[in-house]
Amino acid sequence: MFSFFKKKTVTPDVPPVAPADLAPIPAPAAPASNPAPAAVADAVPLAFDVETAPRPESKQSWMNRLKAGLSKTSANLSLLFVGARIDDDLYDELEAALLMSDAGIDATEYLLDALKRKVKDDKLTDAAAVKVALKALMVDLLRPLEKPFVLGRHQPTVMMISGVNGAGKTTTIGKLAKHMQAHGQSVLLAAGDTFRAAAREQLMIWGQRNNVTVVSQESGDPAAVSYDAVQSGKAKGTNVVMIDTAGRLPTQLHLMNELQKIKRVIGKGMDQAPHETLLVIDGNTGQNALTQVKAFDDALQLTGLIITKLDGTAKGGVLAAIARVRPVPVYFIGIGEKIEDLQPFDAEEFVEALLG
Ligand SMILES: Nc1nc2c(ncn2[C@@H]2O[C@H](COP(=O)(O)OP(=O)(O)OP(=O)(O)O)[C@@H](O)[C@H]2O)c(=O)[nH]1
Repeated sequence: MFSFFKKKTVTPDVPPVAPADLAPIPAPAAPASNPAPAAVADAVPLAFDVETAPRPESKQSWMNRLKAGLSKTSANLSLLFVGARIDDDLYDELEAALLMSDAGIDATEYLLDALKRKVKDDKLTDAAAVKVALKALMVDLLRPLEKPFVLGRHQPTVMMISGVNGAGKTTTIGKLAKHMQAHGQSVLLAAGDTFRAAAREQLMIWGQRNNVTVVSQESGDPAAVSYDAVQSGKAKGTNVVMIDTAGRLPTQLHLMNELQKIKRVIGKGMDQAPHETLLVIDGNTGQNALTQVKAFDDALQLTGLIITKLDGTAKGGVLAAIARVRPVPVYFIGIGEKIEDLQPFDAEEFVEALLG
């Protein structure tokens, strides 16, 4: 199987890979977009487990950039503990900082109560120790959101990508496609945004440049485009079919119904598909992101989230709100426009960047 994630969470079902295979991903010399089509029967063994986390740089470098990306969110939180006394003022300030980071009332109260208990039980008197305790509580809260993103269980793996306008769907699809290609996975994209000609064209041009087949229709039904893409992916033995959809607000009920239809029709094209039903959310939207997660999850039964634009936002605490209220796994977080700015979500790294 092909997993984008950490060795610790992946159960290898093939022999371990050589360290060289775990090296940072080099840009592929020739894009591996269209390797010879594999017969479906051959597809399962092609699966491989390898730490393919898209890390074209050292872990330290990623941590530095994650810290920089999350600096607006962390600014209020991490300074609280410097030389602080453990008293009600500290708890009040922590409460305000968590709320300002858009962690929401539920997660904020949960963290404060748990922290106060821990301070009392362990008789903590030192601010640094309290900060360490808070970090541990946050990691515990966020850890259920971690989930390895695995390919290779299906041929093709069909992914449906939804979200509000401008959340970063198309950009994220491009980044993911490149990571997958770099690992020899063939990718086919469906331009399911049939509303905006520009969006379709953007994807077509991107596909041409990157040797990725894009299934598109001049006009018409996004469900039909999605169905065609699945059929085409099956016929060509493509490893991954990614279906882009037009941006929409959860309050636009007819458009949410349309998404449900697209999902049903994809299922008619291939049993059990889509295998991944993803929501891309803009980290800048804070508590509104939670509303989006609930609405899209209710409509589509999401399998995962991708949270973009955590760089430059003070609202990164929204992950805590999601963990408390609607813990849909977070496959990736985005902290910029470059391909390496999209990385697997790791609760420990995230908390370290916030409070480290
Ligand atoms: N700073 C930053 N910008 C991002 C990130 N991810 C995406 N963007 C930018 O966000 C903008 C919108 O991205 P798109 O991929 O076009 O969003 P979309 O959801 O496909 O938009 P619609 O097709 O209008 O629904 C682009 O300018 C991207 O470069 C990120 O992690 N950080």
